Order: sequence, then structure tokens, then C-alpha cells
Amino acid sequence: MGATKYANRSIPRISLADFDNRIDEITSQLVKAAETDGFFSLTDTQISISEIDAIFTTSESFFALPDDAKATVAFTHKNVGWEKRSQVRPSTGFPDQKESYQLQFGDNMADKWIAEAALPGFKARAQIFMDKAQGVSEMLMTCFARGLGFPDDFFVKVHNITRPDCQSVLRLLHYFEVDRANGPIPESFYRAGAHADWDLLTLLFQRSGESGLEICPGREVVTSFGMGDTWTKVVFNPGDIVCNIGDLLMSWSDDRFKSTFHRVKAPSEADDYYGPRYSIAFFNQPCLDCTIQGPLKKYPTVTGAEFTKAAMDRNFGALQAKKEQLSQRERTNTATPVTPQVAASA
Ligand SMILES: O=C(O)CCC(=O)C(=O)O
Ligand SMILES: [Fe+2]
Repeated sequence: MGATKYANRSIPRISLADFDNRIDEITSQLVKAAETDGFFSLTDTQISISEIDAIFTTSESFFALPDDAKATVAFTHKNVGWEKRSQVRPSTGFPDQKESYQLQFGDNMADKWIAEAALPGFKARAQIFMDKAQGVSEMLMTCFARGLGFPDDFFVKVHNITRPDCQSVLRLLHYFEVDRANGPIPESFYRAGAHADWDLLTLLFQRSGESGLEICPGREVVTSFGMGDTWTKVVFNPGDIVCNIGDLLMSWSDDRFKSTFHRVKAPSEADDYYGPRYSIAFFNQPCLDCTIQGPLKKYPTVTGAEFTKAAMDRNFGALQAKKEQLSQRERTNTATPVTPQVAASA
């Protein structure tokens, strides 16, 4: 594998301190970040370092369960539950080398919470954290609504976590350790293959020392899969929340705000992190019956359900094209593409 091409870009760091008094200043900083690389980190948020540490401990305790216990809450196409090595990104055609557990607020979670007896306190701890993540998201939604000239509660209203059909997701992630002793990793090995998220916006919680998140800016229209090959490492400060704009907000802003390709790099170079990696993503997904259109009406009006279906269809189409390309290569290569199991939110 050749050396990765890197460019140094600085990812803006935006403070949410004194939010109510500074809302216009924060809005202009967020809008600027969204218009350029679509990635930024938040500091002085309502979530403390010890709360972030605690949810990572909770997440680790879930992943430490035996697979047959985790399989009691197996992934379903309602975008909830546990999966292992089954999410295939259209950019790669191979499953990410990770396991994840997706949690939601409403009815979709009905039988997908790990049993209290298997992991006492898990559900209560996760729900407290999900509420906190929603709180930070709502601050950002208010600013982005204001920045686009919509009423302040425009995005908050359609990402209402008290609705039983709410679609937002907390995804706990565990990328498996890579044993350097086994030699170079195969070309088909990815931690999280390059992708753009298709939600409104994503909050990412990272752990110190567990690097790997990289971005590849340059996407100009939401319908394109085109991606460059020059990456930037996302460096974060403990306690910060890394955020990225998703396809939904890119579309809802008539492509003004950028939903940027990103990945968790499979370790292959000297400075890369080979150990087990834990991260947590909070995806803000719209209610299915909301209507979506940017102020300039660049794209036709769609419902939340239609937007999600179109995103999944686009992903599926791109994955088919990738599999076709891989199977043509197969004549000279023994690696076999895999059929996707997970059509997740990103
Ligand atoms: O694990 C990370 O740091 C990023 C995860 C991510 O991009 C995703 O799950 O969509
Ligand atoms: Fe992502």
C-alpha cells in the first residue's frame, strides 16, 4: 500500500460557552466552518470530560460481552442493534473491521436494549448520555436554522426525540485491534471506509490516543460520490466534540454547507494507532414525515422518509458499481467482495 497523501488543514474549534449571549457569534463561526470543510470541533459544551469517559466505559462493557449475548440485540433494518464486521461502504466493497451497537429513543428500540440482567444500568446510562447529545445538537440546529434564515426551532422541531418514531441514533463503535506481528494488513482491510454521513449533522466522541479519523474535503454537490485522495488527520482535545455536516444539511442548505468524506484509517504507517479503538457517533436523523427543501429550492421538496430512501438507494447503487469493479479485478486477485448487511445511517 502506498503512503497516504496528507494536507494540513486546520479544523476550527468553536466554544459554546455563554451560548445564549453569544449565539450570533457562534452562528457565524459554525456557518463558516460548515461552508468550508464541514468539520469542526466544539469546546465548552454541556457534556463534561467525566461524562464522556463514563459513556466510553459503558460502551466498553457492552462490547466485552460474549458475542452470543450481543446477538440477543442483533441489528435490524430499523437502524438499531448490534452488528459485527457487516457494514460495507460503497467506497470499499468490504466490511468495516469493527462492531457497533446502535441505539434510538423511540419505538424502534423496543426489544433492542440489552437485557438489564446482562448489563445492569446500561440502558439508563445510555439514555442519559443520548439526552445530553441531543441537547448539544439542538444548540447547533438552532444556529444553523438562524444561519440559513429559517425560524430558530426549524430543525429542532423535526428532530424531536420525544416522538415514538424519532430516527436519531447513538452508535457505539469498537474497531478491533490490529496485530502488527501478522505483517502488512490486506488491501481489503478497513476500519471505517470513506463515506459521508447522510443525517443532518453528527457529533463524534473520540478517545485520547485512539487516532484514525481523517477527512477528505472537496465535495461540491450532495449527489456526488466523487472523492479526492488527500487526507487530513482530525486532531482533537480531550472533552471536545468533533462535528460534521451530513448530506441532509448539505441538501437543506442547497449545497452551501459541506458534507465531507471521512474515514477511520486502517493502520498501516508508522504513526498510525494499531490498538483497539472506541468511538461514539450521534446521528441527528429527521422525522419521517417532515418536509425538506433549502431556501433557494435547489432540490425538489422531499419528506424525511424519501430523503433517507434516496440516500440508501444512492449508497446501494454506488456499492453495486464498486462490486462490479472489484469482480472485474478478481481475475487477477483472490479477494472477494461481500454482500452488505447493514444499511446504517452513515
Ligand atoms: O469512529 C469514528 O471516529 C468515525 C465514525 C463514523 O464516521 C461513522 O460511524 O459514521
Ligand atoms: Fe461517519
